[in-house]
Amino acid sequence: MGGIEFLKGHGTQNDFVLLPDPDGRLDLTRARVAALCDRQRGLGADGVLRVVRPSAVGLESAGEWFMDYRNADGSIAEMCGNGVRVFARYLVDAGLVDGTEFVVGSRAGDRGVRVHADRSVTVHMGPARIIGSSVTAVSGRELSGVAVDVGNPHLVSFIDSDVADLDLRTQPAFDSDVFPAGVNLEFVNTLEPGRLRMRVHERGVGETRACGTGTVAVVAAALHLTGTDTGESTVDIPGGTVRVTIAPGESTLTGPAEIVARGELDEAWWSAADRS
Ligand SMILES: N[C@@H](CCC[C@H](N)C(=O)O)C(=O)O
Repeated sequence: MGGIEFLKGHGTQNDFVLLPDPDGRLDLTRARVAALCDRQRGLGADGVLRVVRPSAVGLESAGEWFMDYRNADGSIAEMCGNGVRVFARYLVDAGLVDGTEFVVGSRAGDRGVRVHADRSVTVHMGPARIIGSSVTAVSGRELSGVAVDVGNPHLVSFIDSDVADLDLRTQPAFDSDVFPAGVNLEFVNTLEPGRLRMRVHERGVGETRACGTGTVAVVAAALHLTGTDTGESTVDIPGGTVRVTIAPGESTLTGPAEIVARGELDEAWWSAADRS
């Protein structure tokens, strides 16, 4: 029997293992996802994107393909903004969709995507809803933040000192009464009007070099703090730069998406990974 097909890709260095599984045959357990994402004993990635038909896994979408996203620790998350760009890039490259504009299903709802000739991808990310405020603590400092729902939860803290100086090697504290299912934490410098710099500590992963939903959250929060709900901004993250637009009930994210490699997982490794 042959191995299990995989691809490796990234969007602004937020990296993923893609598992083409149209008929939902893979037993994608938490242990297997964590093993795949482990940078020593697996392929290494921030998350897994299973490419599956929604009907095969009993999920609703008007799209032909569903992005079944898992964090590196094996937990399921609703949405991944960098992942959906890489997912769309793969569907186009593999000839699994007609044209370059289509809908991708996610647990946060359907997302319209457009794959551009320069290989960047624009995603309609849905509403970025300001849901309140909360606090976090990092590098010995307590910081207040704006809570934003982009299908998944975010807390955005603007700081005056350079975000590069924060220690994000361990989980920053957050209020689990406000975020019972955990939260993605963004730390932001305003460089100039329309240009932000961000670092992120992702739920279920740790610090990553980019978070697409996080960049949408920070632009929505920045606009909210200046008393508006409409605008756009560039966001610099350690892994590159993306462009975000925000309007009432809608947001877009544009950035690069790359497929780096493809191959086959060893069947024996896959079986054993469920017991690791
Ligand atoms: N990297 C992603 C977000 C992935 C999910 C997140 N860690 C969560 O648990 O909500 C992105 O690009 O949006």
